[in-house]
Formats: sequence, structure tokens, C-alpha cells
Amino acid sequence: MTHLSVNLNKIGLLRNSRGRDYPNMVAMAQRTLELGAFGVTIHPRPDQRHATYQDAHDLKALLKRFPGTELNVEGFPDAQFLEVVLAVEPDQCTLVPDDPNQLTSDHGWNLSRDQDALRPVIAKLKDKGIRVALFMDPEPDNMVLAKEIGADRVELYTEAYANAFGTERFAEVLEMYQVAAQAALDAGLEVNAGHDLDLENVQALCDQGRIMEVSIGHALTAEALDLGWDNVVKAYLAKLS
Ligand SMILES: CC(=O)[C@@H](O)[C@H](O)COP(=O)(O)O
Ligand SMILES: NCC(=O)COP(=O)(O)O
Repeated sequence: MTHLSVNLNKIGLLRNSRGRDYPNMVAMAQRTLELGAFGVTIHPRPDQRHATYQDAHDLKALLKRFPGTELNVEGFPDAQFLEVVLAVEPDQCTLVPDDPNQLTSDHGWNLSRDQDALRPVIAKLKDKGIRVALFMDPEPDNMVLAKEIGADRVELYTEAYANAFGTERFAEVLEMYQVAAQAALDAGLEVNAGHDLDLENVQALCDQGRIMEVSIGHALTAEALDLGWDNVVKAYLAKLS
């Protein structure tokens, strides 16, 4: 079984677009956990256009009421991000090599370049009892170094996987991800995965039992619209008839 951590960034994006607290992120997190999800994820960026740093504090307070569930906070480890994460103490922190103005995450860490910067950051987080995952491209050769610099897990960046789904390249790309996941397991790491996973493509990735956790947000939110839209339009029509 693979754990599902629901990424609430798009709830934050919708909320922030109107300057009111609706939809409310904590309420959506509570519904998510009550439905049986293993955890929730947020990825606060420096401009806080999606999740905010305050959301990290608010979600931590909520999750204390749901034993056995986990808060995962993702992001680039700049000073502000680290201050928040060290104060909030989420169960897991996923370090992502985002530029400040990046539209969305689009690559994993270059560990041969960034290892010296990452080592002390990982050590500081682990001193606080926070599990650390590194956002990584599916490159088997990098997994030993990820372990060596202190990571507990890697999160495989799955955009390439999602893009290949339903194409003739799919078997080859799936195999590339399975080989990378196995290399991480062989190095003593646990394996998460995320980015552009959805209801159609998630199962094939997780079927072989190597993926411990997936975090899913963008498609999950769009799928919630797809699956719920008709009911809500009908409810308005009924009110107005
Ligand atoms: C690391 C990763 O892939 C996710 O955190 C993703 O970046 C979040 O989604 P948004 O970029 O849509 O906020
Ligand atoms: N770590 C990936 C994540 O949290 C969600 O990514 P996406 O489903 O929004 O693409």
C-alpha cells in the first residue's frame, strides 16, 4: 500500500485569489484526514501565492488532533523556509531545488553540485526529528549520494512519468522510475513520488510496491472539480427553479 498525502497548494491558491479565508485550508485538510488520507502536503513558496507560512503552523495544530497522520512541508531551503520548518516541526520536510519565481517545481537536486549546501540543512532538520526527503530526478546513480548526505527518503519527480503515460514510451519510462526507486531502496532510502500524478496514472507507478508515499495536489483538485461540478450546478439550478 502507498500512503496518500494530499497537496493543498491549490486550495491556498483559490483562497488567496479573493483575499478571504474561503476555501479554508484547515477545514479542507480536516476533511481529507477524516476521509482516511495519510497526510497533507503544502509547498509554501517565497511569494506565498499558494500555501503560506502561517498555513504550516495552522496545519500542524490540526494534525495534532489526528494521530498517525503526517504533515509534509516542501520547499527550497532558504532562511525563511527553514525558520518556519524548524519552528513547526512537520513530520517530513521535502527539500526542492526551486528558484524563487518558478511557476512550479521542474527538476530534482543536482547533488554533486549542491551536496555541501544540503548536508548542514539536512542535519539541522533531522536534529529536530524531522524526516528529510530530497526531490530527485529518476537517476539511479544519485541515490547513494542522497543517502550519504543524510536524506531519509527521496521523492521522485514524476512529471516525465506522467507525460509518458498513455504513450508508446510508457513501459520504458515506467521501468526507468522503477530502477531509480530500487536504487534508492538499495541505498537504504525510502521512496516518495510526486508531480502530475493523477487518478489515471498513479496506480501503475505504485503497483510494484516500491513507492511509500505519493503527494498529489494539482490533478486531485481538478479531478474534484470534474467529479463535483455537475452536482453543484444542478444544486444551483434547483435553488433557482
Ligand atoms: C515538489 C512538487 O512537485 C510539488 O510541490 C509541486 O511543486 C506543488 O504544486 P504547485 O507547484 O502546483 O504548487
Ligand atoms: N510533491 C508533489 C506534490 O506535492 C504535488 O504535486 P502536484 O500533484 O500538484 O503536481
